[in-house]
Amino acid sequence: MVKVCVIGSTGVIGKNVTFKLAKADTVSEVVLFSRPESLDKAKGQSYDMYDALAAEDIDCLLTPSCNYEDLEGSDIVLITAGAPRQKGMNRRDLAFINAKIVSQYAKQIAKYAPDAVILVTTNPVDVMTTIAYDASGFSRRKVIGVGNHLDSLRLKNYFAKCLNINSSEIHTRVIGEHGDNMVPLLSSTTIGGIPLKYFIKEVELDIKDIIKTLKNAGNTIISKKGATEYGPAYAISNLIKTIITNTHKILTVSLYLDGEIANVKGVSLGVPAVLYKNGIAMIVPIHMNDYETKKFLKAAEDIQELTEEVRKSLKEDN
Ligand SMILES: NC(=O)c1ccc[n+]([C@@H]2O[C@H](COP(=O)([O-])OP(=O)(O)OC[C@H]3O[C@@H](n4cnc5c(N)ncnc54)[C@H](O)[C@@H]3O)[C@@H](O)[C@H]2O)c1
Repeated sequence: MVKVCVIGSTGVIGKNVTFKLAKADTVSEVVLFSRPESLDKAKGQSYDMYDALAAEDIDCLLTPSCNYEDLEGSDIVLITAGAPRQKGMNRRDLAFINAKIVSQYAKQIAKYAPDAVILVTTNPVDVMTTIAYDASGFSRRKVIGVGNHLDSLRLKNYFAKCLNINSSEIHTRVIGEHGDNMVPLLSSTTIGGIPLKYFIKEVELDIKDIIKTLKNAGNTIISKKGATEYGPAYAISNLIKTIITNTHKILTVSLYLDGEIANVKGVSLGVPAVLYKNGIAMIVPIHMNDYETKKFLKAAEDIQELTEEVRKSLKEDN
């Protein structure tokens, strides 16, 4: 049976993922890892969840903890701890603050759970994936960022709603940056097995509107309810389930590239990958059209620049 540790378990994403995992019959223990000042809240979450689990006759061990030794034996460690954006702060500011948090945890994971797969959701997630990769010293195949999988689910929803077709018929993905430079891979989108470019001859789709809606999806939710919650939590759980069950599904995840896609190297970006019990089994080669390649290279350039600045600031701090 599987042990998963959620770092940042008292946050919106952390608590939702924890509860979803606790209900999965493949998971035997979830560590609700928190900072010492949040330990009481983590305990409260666990008591509340135990009540719900009892109602469904589910036995899963929930371990609230701020002790790194409780990371031992974890198969997967999710880092979802991060400082919230304050007024006047931009994404770059957040990158420098969150890099310290992610780097500190990744070092402890390497020490206490050297066999674990690390999943990162803390934003900006593509930069944080590289920071976790650097700090853990793990193989890049074991350090995975979750961002574009959520964007891909949103794109799937968009097509399903627009065309009034069951979402299971939509095969599409968003790659690149989990942010402004995301690249919807429309050239390889299929609906019911039919390539989109043939499908939309019958149905008019506004591609510009698709991209705009997708880019604003997170902010639209935040502006209405304060935080994104179920979408990210279920996207993350999807990924964790794929890893645990060793099902070799192709999901879009951020990982440190070494020239596999568009010759991009030395930066983490979202790309399609086959996931298995030890992380990334294979990076899936893809063909992009000129527009998609240009956008992907722009994402690489921007994220690499920010990543290098963040790496430099971490070195200066040490
Ligand atoms: N990649 C994605 O798809 C995606 C989606 C949603 C949110 N996110 C990101 O995930 C992260 C968590 O989001 P959330 O909505 O759960 O936020 P939240 O503010 O609800 O929770 C943040 C968690 O981090 C902890 N934390 C805060 N500062 C810390 C510090 N200095 N050291 C250690 N822990 C600290 C908090 O105690 C809390 O448990 C954010 O960075 C957010 O931007 C990513």
